[in-house]
Amino acid sequence: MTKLSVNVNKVATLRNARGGNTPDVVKVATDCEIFGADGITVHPRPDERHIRYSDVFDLRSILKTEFNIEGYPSEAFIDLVLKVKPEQVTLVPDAPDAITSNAGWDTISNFEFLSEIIDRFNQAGIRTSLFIGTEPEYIEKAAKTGTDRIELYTEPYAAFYETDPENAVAPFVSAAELARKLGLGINAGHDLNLKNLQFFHTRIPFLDEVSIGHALISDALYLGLQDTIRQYKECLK
Ligand SMILES: CC(=O)[C@@H](O)[C@H](O)COP(=O)(O)O
Ligand SMILES: NCC(=O)COP(=O)(O)O
Repeated sequence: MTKLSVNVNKVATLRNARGGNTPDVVKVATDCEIFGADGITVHPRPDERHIRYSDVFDLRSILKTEFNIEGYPSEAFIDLVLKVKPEQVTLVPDAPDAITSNAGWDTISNFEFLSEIIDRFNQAGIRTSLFIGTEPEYIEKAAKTGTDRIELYTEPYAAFYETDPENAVAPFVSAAELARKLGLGINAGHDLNLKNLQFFHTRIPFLDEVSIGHALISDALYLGLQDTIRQYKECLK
């Protein structure tokens, strides 16, 4: 079964617009779980423009499903994750001023850096995942870092899906098959939505998890959160 982890960054963006606690990120995350989400993802950024470090602690204490914390492994981020002990940490090579994640790791140049950090998380019993593109050499090197999983960066798939779905998905199928052969678990995320998710899942049915935020929270404005989560889960059957 492919799990759906709902990324609640955008809920925090809306809350922060007014400085109060509406919408309440913790309540929305709890409701996502009640409505069928298999996990909750957050991506605290250094400027805390959406998820704050304090949200991460608040969420930890109430979540009943899998908690996935994504981010660039600065010392502050590593410290946060080791304190919170989520089920999974996803390392993302974001520059501090990145508007959103826009690339996967170069696991060859960053091999020692990543291996050392992954070892720290592994020793703490936290599952690790590396955000990565479809380049086979980066996936092969990722497997040697000791990471449990990779998360395929799906923005290029989403960008080309509407014009040429088969060619858009082809490098992801090859990358996923290679990762599976190397014994890695496979997650996917970024710009997945109700139009492109089912096709992606049909071609890579052995995905462990997708994390979806921007499109899912936007869909909820029209469909409501409960029906939105139901529809995303349908795409993963
Ligand atoms: C790693 C990834 O693709 C997502 O976490 C994405 O970066 C969401 O972050 P924002 O909500 O800040 O765009
Ligand atoms: N890891 C991807 C994620 O959490 C959400 O990305 P997006 O759906 O907001 O593009």
